[in-house]
Amino acid sequence: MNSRTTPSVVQKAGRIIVKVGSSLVTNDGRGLDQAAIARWAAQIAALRALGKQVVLVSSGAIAEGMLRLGFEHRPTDVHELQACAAVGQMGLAQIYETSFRAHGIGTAQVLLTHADLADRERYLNARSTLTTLLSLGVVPIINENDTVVTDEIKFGDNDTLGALVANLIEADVLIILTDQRGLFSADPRKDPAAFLITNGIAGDPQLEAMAGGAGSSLGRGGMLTKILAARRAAKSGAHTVIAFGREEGVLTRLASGEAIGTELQAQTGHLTARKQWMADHLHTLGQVVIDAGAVEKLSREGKSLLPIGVLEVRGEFGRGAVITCISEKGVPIARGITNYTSGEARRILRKPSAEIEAVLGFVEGRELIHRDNLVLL
Ligand SMILES: Nc1ncnc2c1ncn2[C@@H]1O[C@H](COP(=O)(O)OP(=O)(O)O)[C@@H](O)[C@H]1O
Ligand SMILES: N[C@@H](CCC(=O)OP(=O)(O)O)C(=O)O
Repeated sequence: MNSRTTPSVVQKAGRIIVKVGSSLVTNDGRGLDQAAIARWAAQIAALRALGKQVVLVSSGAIAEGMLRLGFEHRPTDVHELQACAAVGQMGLAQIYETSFRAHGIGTAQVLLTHADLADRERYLNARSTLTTLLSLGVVPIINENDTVVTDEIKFGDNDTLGALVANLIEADVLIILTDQRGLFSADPRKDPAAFLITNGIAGDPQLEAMAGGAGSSLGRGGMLTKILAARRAAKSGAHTVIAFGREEGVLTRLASGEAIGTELQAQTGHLTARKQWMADHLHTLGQVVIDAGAVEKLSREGKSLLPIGVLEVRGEFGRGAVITCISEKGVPIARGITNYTSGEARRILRKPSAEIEAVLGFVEGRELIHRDNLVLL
């Protein structure tokens, strides 16, 4: 497992999630590490100049809030923790905005909870907002919305949050920057003989056995949540790299193909992962009956399904639901993720896409189902 066999996944990536842990961001709890943050901002600016889109998931709100409020130890009271997070988050937002501004790049604060990603409508909204921010050239800075969450509904650690964001926007790579050079064969703080694992397969149970808990009282997750995050990220086809955040030029060097830290490869590509997910939906909530022309476009030409080819909408479904496309004779043709609810689809069926806005007052896409979200049966 110790030699890298594939070219760098970061080099090839178009969309990257960078996650930075609390101990890195707050200089081991001594306060926001302005110099380190400025270095990451400069490197992310360089990645952007290479045409890559970057989302930053940053921890450190609680650690910074503790410092600002004078707590010497991490409070156990949940409301005190939430107060720390609220205070510390101001510091994070301020320092990221200033650091990226130095490179002419705008930032956006996005605070997410588990409920936001569990609810289909909010999930889609979060996805659209993030992709819009990226297309506007902004770097979204994401953290958990600690002030409103309780234990049962927490992500709890930002490694998991980073993976879910990778799934949400189908990132190519999740880079987890931490206070170790990567995954070691055992916790290097406890075992001096531990050696660095340079590459592996995301989801390999052997990796989980090597990873222990958090090394300091600042971090929540430890190495295990990073390994589990890699497994989760791989579900949507994202690879994971775990590396030391203070390594000079870590992000730009990774982007130039250098082997740094631990690279955990996803076994499935984006499209395969999404199609597998759709294929797993045996019971779809709705069906659309499509005309012979649409059957031809989908099955022979690999095109998207446009509203004009839809004859009838059956069942009730929301935006983002997986629905089945059937022919007039009732033969299942394809399954895919709909851009419109059943009610909206009924209003736009048989209409040219140019009329969607006039009918609905908005456009979610010119297709009812985009070809990337369609799997033939
Ligand atoms: N097998 C391992 N390899 C590397 N680090 C490990 C391993 N097992 C446990 N750890 C611990 O995980 C810590 C990193 O996790 P954590 O403290 O949560 O950092 P972060 O704040 O970056 O998320 C390391 O400092 C290390 O002590
Ligand atoms: N939302 C919390 C993050 C907690 C957390 O996951 O920390 P870490 O293990 O350092 O990434 C905060 O900003 O303090």
